[in-house]
Amino acid sequence: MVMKKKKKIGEEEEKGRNQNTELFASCSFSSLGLHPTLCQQLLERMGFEAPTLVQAEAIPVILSGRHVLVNAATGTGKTVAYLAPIIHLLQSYSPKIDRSHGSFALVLVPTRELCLQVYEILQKLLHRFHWIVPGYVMGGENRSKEKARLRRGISILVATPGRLLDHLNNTASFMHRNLQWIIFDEADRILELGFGKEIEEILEFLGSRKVGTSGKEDQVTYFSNSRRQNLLLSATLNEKVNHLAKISLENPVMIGLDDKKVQVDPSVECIGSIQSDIDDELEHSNKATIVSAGDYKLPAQLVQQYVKVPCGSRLAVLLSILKHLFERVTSQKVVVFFSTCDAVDFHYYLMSNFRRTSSAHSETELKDMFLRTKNFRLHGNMKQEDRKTTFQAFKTEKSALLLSTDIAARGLDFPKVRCIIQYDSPGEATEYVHRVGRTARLGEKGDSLLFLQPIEVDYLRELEKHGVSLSEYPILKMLDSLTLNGHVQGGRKFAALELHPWLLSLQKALESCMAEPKMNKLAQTAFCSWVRAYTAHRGELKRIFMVKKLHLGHVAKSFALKQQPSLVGKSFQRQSKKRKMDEKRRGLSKKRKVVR
Ligand SMILES: Nc1ncnc2c1ncn2[C@@H]1O[C@H](COP(=O)(O)OP(=O)(O)OP(=O)(O)O)[C@@H](O)[C@H]1O
Repeated sequence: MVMKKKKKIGEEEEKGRNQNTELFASCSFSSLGLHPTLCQQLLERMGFEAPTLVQAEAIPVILSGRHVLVNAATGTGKTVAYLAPIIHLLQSYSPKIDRSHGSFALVLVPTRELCLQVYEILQKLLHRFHWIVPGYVMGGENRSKEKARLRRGISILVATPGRLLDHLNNTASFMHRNLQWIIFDEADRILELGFGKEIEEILEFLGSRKVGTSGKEDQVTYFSNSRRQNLLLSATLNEKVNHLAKISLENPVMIGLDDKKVQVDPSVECIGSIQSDIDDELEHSNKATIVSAGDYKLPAQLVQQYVKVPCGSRLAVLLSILKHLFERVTSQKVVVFFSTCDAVDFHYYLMSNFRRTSSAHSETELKDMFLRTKNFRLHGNMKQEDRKTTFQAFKTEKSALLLSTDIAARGLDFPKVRCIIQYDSPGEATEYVHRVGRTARLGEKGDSLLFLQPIEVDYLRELEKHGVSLSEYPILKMLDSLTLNGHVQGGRKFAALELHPWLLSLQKALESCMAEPKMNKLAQTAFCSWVRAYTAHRGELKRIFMVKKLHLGHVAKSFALKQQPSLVGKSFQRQSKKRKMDEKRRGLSKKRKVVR
């Protein structure tokens, strides 16, 4: 027995060692050529002893001045991979740069939260380089204050695209003629959010600005535009990223692309096994192509599961799983993804007020069913201040639940998130990858769970096309283990999941909460948005997520409503009636055509 245990511990240690060698390089930050003070900051303020593999590959290349495209799995340390070499180079300039020289580096990010996150890392890294000033501009912030900060000068500026373009057009005192680096972090997301046009305008604006035309001839000009170095980082590659790479990178070095992802012509120079120089690739797509389908990079230690739940039991199953998770491990963080802001608001309010508003059960029964944890919510319709507070609070909490839209899916680094639940399906497989990427970061353990209705299980095949395969979560076994009034619920076999006594009991308690007007209103609004979002699945996915296969009464039940809200019901029914009539008409005309 003892031998067995020792063997197991030995195996785990071995596994841990292997994982470390897969993630971390065997060199030091200083051996990559970084300044000793910067290495000290990385160690003392960030706790980084050695570079990750992607950092070890990217830092020397960025130091050499080449344009770079980095494609690496989520949570592998891409942020420091580009910030560290830029800081190293900036601190070495002589004479020393100061804020009057304006911006030298521009980091473009898709969301406000990511903007703050990168800014915070910058602040830590620049602690001992006080002459290099970090700053940010982003949507939702006070423009005049930002203008004032830009006027004083920001050496490394982090920005969301829309607000940056606004300042480029309207803030005359924004000095960027010394700009040497443009970095696109989470490039695919920037483009997916529809910022493609802004990005092209930004590039054009910055590229066309001539050196020394500002009239302030006494100011030092460090670089001409020809010295600019652009860096593009993305955990997933697709055609849009390829296009951005084409228009923004010159002669780039590709980092983190393996043979599967890039088909390179043998005549193209390659550096090492995963670092391929694909000079011609972006110019001549016949020589090398980024393969958009194929395997996505996911952390090897991530445990991915799906749970098949009939629509009407979704809410009760979600709450049961959360309760189980937080009871099994009391101190942990979990993120649940929803498709709409309204759904986040409803579930947040429900989970925060469940015990107070339910009247159908005794106090002890409710105590059994209640989820005891700190809840947070995050979505794009919240006030900027609330978004900031939630973001910071969830970061520092040891045990908490975050309900969020896809706003939290990209780039955000919440430490110690143990589990990701995708309650509403992500749609595109890339989105799946980014959502699950919020856990299992840098070698840590992590679980992910995808909710699917029986009518949606074909989505698993869609994920498999990208090399993502999921195992089934043992939902019945879990429900059987839950206790109500001191009794374990399992033992009997049930014809269907939805007849499980625990779920029936919980559903009844949830529905009784709907007597409270605010809760009821939130549920109805969330129901409407959910149906709208379901109809918005794109292209191929419409085949899997088919609105006409939905039973709206069951959808209503998943919002604890006994009936589907009449208003939407009617308009939705009108729409689907119209669609059916259209289809019938089209069908008839087709038939007529065939007959002719
Ligand atoms: N060299 C290192 N040693 C230890 N921890 C590190 C190191 N580099 C980065 N980290 C930590 O790893 C985590 C992931 O880093 P980061 O957010 O930069 O990853 P990413 O690749 O940008 O992820 P995503 O694709 O999700 O944006 C962070 O918590 C960061 O502090």
